[in-house]
Amino acid sequence: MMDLSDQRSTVLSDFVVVANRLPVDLVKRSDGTTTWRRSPGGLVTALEPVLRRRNGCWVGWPGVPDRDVDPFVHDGLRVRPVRLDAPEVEGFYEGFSNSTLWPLYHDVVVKPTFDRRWWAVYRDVNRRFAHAAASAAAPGATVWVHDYQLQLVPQMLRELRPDVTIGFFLHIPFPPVELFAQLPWRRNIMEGMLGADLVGFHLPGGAQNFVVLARRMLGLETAQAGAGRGEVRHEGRTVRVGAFPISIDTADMVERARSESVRRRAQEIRDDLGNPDHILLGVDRLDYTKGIDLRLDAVRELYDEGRLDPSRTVVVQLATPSREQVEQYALMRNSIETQVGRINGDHGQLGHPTVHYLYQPVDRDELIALYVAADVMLVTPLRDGMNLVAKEYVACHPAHDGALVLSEFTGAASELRQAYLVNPHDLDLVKDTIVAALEQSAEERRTRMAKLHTQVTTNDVHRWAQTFLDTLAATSEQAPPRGHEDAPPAWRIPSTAPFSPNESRLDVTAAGRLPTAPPYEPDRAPS
Ligand SMILES: O=P(O)(O)OC[C@H]1O[C@H](O[C@H]2O[C@H](CO)[C@@H](O)[C@H](O)[C@H]2O)[C@H](O)[C@@H](O)[C@@H]1O
Ligand SMILES: Cc1cn([C@@H]2O[C@H](COP(=O)(O)OP(=O)(O)O)[C@@H](O)[C@H]2O)c(=O)[nH]c1=O
Repeated sequence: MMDLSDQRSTVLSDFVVVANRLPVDLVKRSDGTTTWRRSPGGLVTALEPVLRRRNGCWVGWPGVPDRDVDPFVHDGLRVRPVRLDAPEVEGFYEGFSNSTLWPLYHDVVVKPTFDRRWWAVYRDVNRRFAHAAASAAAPGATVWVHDYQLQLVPQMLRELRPDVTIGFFLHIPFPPVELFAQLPWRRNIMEGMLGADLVGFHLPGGAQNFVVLARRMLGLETAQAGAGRGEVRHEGRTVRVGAFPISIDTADMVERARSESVRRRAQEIRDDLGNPDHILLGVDRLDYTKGIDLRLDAVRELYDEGRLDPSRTVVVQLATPSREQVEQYALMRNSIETQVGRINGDHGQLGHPTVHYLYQPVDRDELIALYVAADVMLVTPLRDGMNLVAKEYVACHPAHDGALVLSEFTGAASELRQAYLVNPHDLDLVKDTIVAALEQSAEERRTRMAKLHTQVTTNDVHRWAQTFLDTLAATSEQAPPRGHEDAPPAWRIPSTAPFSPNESRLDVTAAGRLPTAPPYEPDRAPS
């Protein structure tokens, strides 16, 4: 148990968010001075408005190695930086987090590397985050730990501060048993997460995979109700498990999308692009999970076959630089840029490329103007925890125009059922779906977008946070979560059988399922 008496000089918070990334990165300007810039990715997009409302403190890494930065307030947010040295960035961030866990949890779309040195660094860095969180939390505080980079923090924090209530939320898919079982440190990771009072996932499938692993691999007593809700008994405590699909600050997006300045900018963008009939848009971190290459293959074939006219239909692809030191990301960048060059070489004209490609971060208002300008949004990941871009596009079309082509393998597909859903591996289907989205009738467009818009308006990020935090507060009282008092566990099984990853599958995986009616959802938990 940590002694808080030496923390008198720092402000202690009742609500602490712990995530690998701070909401802002420290970046170097060309003149050698430094400034803070919004960090990439959906985790920051989602958590920033949540923390702002709750006046909490954010513990995280400032995005550069070897920098000691004192706690500070950035644009009204209290921030507590955690230092990482260069070898730690390599072993913890680029290594174990993004070359082991990231590919393993995303259906092994590239081969994960299992390196014992990286694991040791991951453990050390998690301990540092746990100490930073313990130092920031007031007595009895709520500490919300986020994502795959920090899966050991809940257990480590509980040892330091048994008085705090700990929530953990995973922003990426949680894999099925037979994939997770590859991880040499699988028990440590499970035990790390079980240090929390509530473990949350985007989808019921992830929650169910976790409960199944706790029972089958750790031999713990577990219980499970519908919709991914469950419980695990661990070290005399009950750890609750649930699905909480994340979302966006919809009202803020709608307001910005309706603003005069954004609408003017959207028109300028259309003019700059040569006033085409149709703009297709892709917005992603440049990541091999996002399926940028697949969608470029689809549009190339559509241009080649004459099904899209390059003088009337253009593509805009934004790709934010991401994890550039990791080899697979560098390879993916090369291959995407080759594809873009080839399409433009074959179909562009002087001063009029067919694919407009930017490899740079784009700020919020410019991005919203692009969403407003786009006729069809292309979201084609091979696997994605949620994909907030899909929800943002919908929010930016409050008049119910536009169309969303959306991979079934995103978390968002579970909610955005009226999108044009596609299996991104099926190139012919992706091509036909893009054409269908372009040719839809005005009535169909309105019907689909109206339903999608209602979905993202009703289920915004504030509701997500409130639901998670209400459930967490209820767990600390050891009572059933609010609203679920009438839902006793459907079953309760203590497991004694030895763990075998090849046991018949109770879990959900992306591979090998046939479509069923009602519409197929790779992520739906089996009943
Ligand atoms: O911090 P980086 O390495 O630059 O990566 C950016 C973030 O990427 C991932 O985002 C995930 O969270 C989103 C919000 O829940 C979700 O919509 C998306 O599907 C996920 O990929 C990662 O999980 C974050 O930790 C990173 O900060
Ligand atoms: C390309 C680009 C994106 N953004 C913002 O980043 C997030 C992306 O979130 P998502 O859940 O779709 O995926 P990851 O977390 O990256 O895996 C979204 O909020 C975008 O608006 C941005 O601000 N600027 C950009 O250039």
